[in-house]
Amino acid sequence: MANFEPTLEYAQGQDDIDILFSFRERFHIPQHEGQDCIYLCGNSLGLQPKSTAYLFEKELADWAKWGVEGHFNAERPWFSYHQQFSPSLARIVGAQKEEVVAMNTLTVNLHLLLLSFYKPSGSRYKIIMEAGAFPSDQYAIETQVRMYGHNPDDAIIELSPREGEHCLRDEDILQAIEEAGESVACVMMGAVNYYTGQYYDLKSITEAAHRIGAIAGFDLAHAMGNIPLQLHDWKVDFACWCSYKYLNSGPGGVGGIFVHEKHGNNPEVFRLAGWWGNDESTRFKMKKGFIPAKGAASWQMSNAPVFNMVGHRASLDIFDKTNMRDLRAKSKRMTAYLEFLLQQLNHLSFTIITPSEPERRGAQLSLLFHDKGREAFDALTNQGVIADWREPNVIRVAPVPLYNSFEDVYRFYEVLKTLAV
Ligand SMILES: Cc1ncc(COP(=O)(O)O)c(C=O)c1O
Ligand SMILES: Nc1ccccc1C(=O)C[C@H](N)C(=O)O
Repeated sequence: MANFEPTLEYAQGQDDIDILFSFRERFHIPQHEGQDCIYLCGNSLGLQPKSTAYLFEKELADWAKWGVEGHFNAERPWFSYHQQFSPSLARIVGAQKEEVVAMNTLTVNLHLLLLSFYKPSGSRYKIIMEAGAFPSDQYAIETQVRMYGHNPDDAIIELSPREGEHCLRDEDILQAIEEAGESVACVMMGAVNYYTGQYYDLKSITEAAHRIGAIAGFDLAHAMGNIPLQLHDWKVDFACWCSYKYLNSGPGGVGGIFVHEKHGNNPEVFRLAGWWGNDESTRFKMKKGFIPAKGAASWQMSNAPVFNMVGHRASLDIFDKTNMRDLRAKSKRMTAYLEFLLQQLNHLSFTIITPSEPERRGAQLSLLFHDKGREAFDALTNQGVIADWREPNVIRVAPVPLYNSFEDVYRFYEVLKTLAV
């Protein structure tokens, strides 16, 4: 896009040829002074599908109509409510249906999976993770290693970028795994780092972990619905995610897990049990002795929180009408367009710390401000731009292919261009 003068016409032309453009209509866009906000925050909380309210009303009506009989007689019976999500989730993460289940929320799921897959024993007790992971992941891992009597300073190997760099190099990740070797029980990384927006190479990290005899697990919070994955083929051992970012399922919406079939169908793999993880055919026999259901579903404990899953249904219905390949193709073009526009600005003091290679990032760009970052963020907010601020000095901006337009990206650039801070 060199020697290209940014214009609104160009952005609108890109929207005209965008095969996904009509999906925008399916979402509520927050308003600012009577106009659509420039919403670039779908990496934190996705927008509400317009169908969500209708689906809620239907569920309430079924409860009113059926009472307890709704477990089996509701239009989407509550007894099996969780099962309807698996085909869509499996497509999004590249898994078999039985390898995924919608349940709980992210940090809870991370703990449950670590209980199954972080099994320190003898001199193999360490966990490798990226430095600067989202705090909840850091706390989870810190307390997991403490639970087994280890000191986090010793048991957690944090991977940091090289001096003067913001992101990890692939080769450094692989080398660190190899060097730590047999001391490592588990490699547990984000898939996309929440702060830098860097997307790690899950396949090669998984292979490296397996070469040293360790388990590989990932937190997909910022990758889910953002980047196409192939968890089954990459032989990832486990993963978990939340659904309120790119999956638009609403604040605190139900999360989910992936457990590779080689573990999911292995009764030797320990899992904390509850009745909903028990085989369906004996769940109501009221007998002693947990019999795990097939696959990831056996990690469930409680019956499905139906009202916290309605937004998930509304959103996955939309994902079912498209596919990750088309979403990713648009996403790459939009993020590259955003990057190009940002490079035209020289009155603001920031560096884009997200990798510039399209394969190493998703929809998000992180702007690290050297000066007046918070002022810039507040000024953006006052002009109807919704992005987010992450301490100490980053503004994250995420053009989401499902509902953002090239015009949104252009208008964001226009606001930034005239920003006086
Ligand atoms: C990478 C990452 N981990 C964990 C969380 C926390 O998720 P939850 O509140 O669902 O446990 C978030 C925020 O949603 C996140 O981005
Ligand atoms: N649930 C929230 C409630 C309040 C404020 C932020 C969140 C987020 O989810 C933040 C997100 N995990 C992030 O990547 O920063």
